[in-house]
Amino acid sequence: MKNTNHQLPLPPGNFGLPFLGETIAFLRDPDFVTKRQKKYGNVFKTNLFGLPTIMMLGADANRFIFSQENQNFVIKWIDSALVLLGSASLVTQTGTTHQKRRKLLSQAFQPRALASYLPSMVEISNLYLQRWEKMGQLTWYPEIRNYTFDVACKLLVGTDVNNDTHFAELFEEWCNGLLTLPIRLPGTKFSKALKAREKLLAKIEDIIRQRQQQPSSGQDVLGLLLNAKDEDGSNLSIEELKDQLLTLLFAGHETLTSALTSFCLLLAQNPEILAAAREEQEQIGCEGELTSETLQKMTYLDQVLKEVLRFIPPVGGGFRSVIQTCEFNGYSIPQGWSVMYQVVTTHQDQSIYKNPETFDPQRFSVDRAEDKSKPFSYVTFGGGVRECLGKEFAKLEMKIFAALLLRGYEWELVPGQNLDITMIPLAHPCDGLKVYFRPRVQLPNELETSRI
Ligand code: HEM
Repeated sequence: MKNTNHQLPLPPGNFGLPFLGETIAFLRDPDFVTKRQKKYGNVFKTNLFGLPTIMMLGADANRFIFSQENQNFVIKWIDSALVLLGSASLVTQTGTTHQKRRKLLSQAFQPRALASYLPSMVEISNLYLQRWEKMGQLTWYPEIRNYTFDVACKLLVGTDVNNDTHFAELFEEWCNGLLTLPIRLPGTKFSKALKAREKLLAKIEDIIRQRQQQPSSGQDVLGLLLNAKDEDGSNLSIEELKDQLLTLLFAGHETLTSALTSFCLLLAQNPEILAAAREEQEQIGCEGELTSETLQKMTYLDQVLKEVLRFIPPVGGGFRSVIQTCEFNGYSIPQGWSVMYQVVTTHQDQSIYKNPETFDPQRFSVDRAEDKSKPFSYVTFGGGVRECLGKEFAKLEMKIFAALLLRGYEWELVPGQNLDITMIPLAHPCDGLKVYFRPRVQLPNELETSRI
């Protein structure tokens, strides 16, 4: 049957400058999408990273994109990220290869595996909290990045990187190349990132080979993946394992760094919510051990964390390539173009969230459950077959960090800093969140409550 979608009009919008399109405005202007949404509506065209792109905003658009994966759309990475992530990474794999690999990797994120990660998460969180207590004043974003990187290294590849600043530096260099033009000239961010990738892969290979000599050591993702077999009974090759681990290390800490920094910022700005979250910890018992059971009781903290991730989603959206011309809202979505779904605008939709610009964890209470009014209204972790693989790992780490912080510490924003949120590379306050940090002084009446 003839595809009549070609005859439909293209969405409104502007392609911007030749070659560059609107890429610079997209990267620099935090209101890029909302300005165009006001002008053109929920579907508009632009040109980003050298490709004609259609922005598709809102829950209906999310549903359309996520449910058409591999039919009308396929994952799209800009050229620099594609090369730096590697062709054997889950995030660049497509179709049945992606399906099979995802099934295999998901073994490391099952509830039993997650429960075994809990003690290390608690231990590393406590180490960092004590370190920050000694510092007294700190810029939290880079510190939280060290923390999440330590947790990722320990639980993904079984390595303690506490003293290995070189590994962390290489990682940063590699990350800096992800959103750049892929120019392989000496001194460019991309060339530096490529070199860093080679060194990181060599280091990861060393770790894998050591572990192959002593396969039973350690309860971590690498241990599980070395034993995991796909449907044909084959293990992952070393080459593939290296790309997969590099991806997990990246996905597993940059996003969490953003999420935890936002938690610290939003609770400092909303003292009544901080007090309510602390009250819940008091009732559960601040001295008690953190176990899967105690964590389950923290239902208000669940709401707070969910609201943090709605209010400042770490990932702004995702790109897909159009592999077959299709129709959305009466517009043609042409083959060969890119589309992008948007997390931030979805989470600011007034028809779903009451006063979306207000930080209000109660919107996720059982009674209100605002996100349940329409499917794909809450897309912090994406959706469909490419939904975040590490979602439960992320939620667990956030909850442990938040509970320990609430129980034992106080923090206050240093005046005069820029708290505006920049989305590059992922959402975080411009000045990195400077705070005064100290152990919590419990008031006598609080001590009484915690004893009950
Ligand atoms: C708050 C923390 C996190 C957020 C907000 C987040 C967000 C996302 C989003 C939005 C996607 C989908 C991207 C798309 O549609 O193109 C995604 C995919 C993914 N995430 Fe996460 N993520 C988080 C933490 C983690 C962690 C801790 C890990 C691993 C340890 C992880 C591993 C992955 C992987 C492997 C994918 C690709 C899945 C696939 O393509 O099948 N993420 N994440």
